[in-house]
Amino acid sequence: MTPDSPRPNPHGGAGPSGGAGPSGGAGPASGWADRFADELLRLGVQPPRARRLAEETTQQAAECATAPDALFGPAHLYARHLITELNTAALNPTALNPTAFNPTALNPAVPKAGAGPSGGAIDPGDVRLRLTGVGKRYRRRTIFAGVNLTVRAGEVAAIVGANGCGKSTLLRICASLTRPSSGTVQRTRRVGFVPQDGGTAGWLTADEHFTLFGAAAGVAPRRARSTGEHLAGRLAWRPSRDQLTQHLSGGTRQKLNLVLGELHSPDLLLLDEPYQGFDQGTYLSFWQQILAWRDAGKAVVVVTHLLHDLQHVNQVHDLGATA
Ligand SMILES: Nc1ncnc2c1ncn2[C@@H]1O[C@H](COP(=O)(O)OP(=O)(O)OP(=O)(O)O)[C@@H](O)[C@H]1O
Repeated sequence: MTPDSPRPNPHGGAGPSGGAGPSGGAGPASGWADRFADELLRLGVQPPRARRLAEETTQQAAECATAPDALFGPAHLYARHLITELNTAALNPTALNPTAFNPTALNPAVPKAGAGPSGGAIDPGDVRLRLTGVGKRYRRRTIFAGVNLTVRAGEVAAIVGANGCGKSTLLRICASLTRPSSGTVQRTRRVGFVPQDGGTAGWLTADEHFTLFGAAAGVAPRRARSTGEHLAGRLAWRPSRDQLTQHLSGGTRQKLNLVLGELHSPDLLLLDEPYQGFDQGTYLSFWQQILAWRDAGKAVVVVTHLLHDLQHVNQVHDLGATA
């Protein structure tokens, strides 16, 4: 599913007739979504938009395999927080997108501080990411096991392997977005994560993304916009002020994703094949950018299928060869 396609209701069924409730199903997620939509309505958001925001939010939680209340907190408080933040950012309230305030959910450019459930934050020294004996199972199926990986400041690591061997899953574990079944994850606190696809909201402009992701990372709106525009320029892209993301080409949306991943100046960048749709020139700029990050002392982990990328990297982890 693309980020711009209508989001299916993760719980099935239509909303209660006449109300904003996005789900007709029972269960904690649908209850959260209904409470969230109700509070948005109470705060003056139009019913169709409230319904869509609630669907989007619960869908993002489902994609993170997390209950909405675990990801966003109590529904009514999150709705109020959203409205307050939007007013602070002086944005057009018709462009509301709740998940933009939770980068972990929309484009997890700022995953929660510290490490995954089984690890801890790394601070001193130059190690930015350390995986020790990390494994992942879905039910009885082992996807991978025994992954050891250390990435230091100024290094680029590539994760390679056949389709379905778990590269994206491993990257999500590095970002603390997926829980490992075994092993420990330690990483620096400032992490930028660029997903393979998704991660942007179709009804926001690029500038609005910069402002909202900046707000989530504590960057003032004007600075976030100028930083975003500067980073976009390095990918040969000049964002238009009023063009909605849903009207951008796939490659340009990926540029936006990359910019959002770097907006808060992370120490560790986790990139999941972020170049899909790039033309040749942009692809070369992308790799130049990775080398510039490396030379600036950042650590980079990139999932790739393209073996000629590997000439640029310091280490290659073949996930197909793990376990
Ligand atoms: N939430 C989930 N529940 C069950 N299985 C899952 C889940 N997420 C991923 N998988 C399975 O785990 C395996 C690894 O998926 P993943 O997307 O990490 O692979 P990948 O190496 O990145 O694939 P590709 O190269 O095609 O992008 C796949 O078989 C996938 O179906």
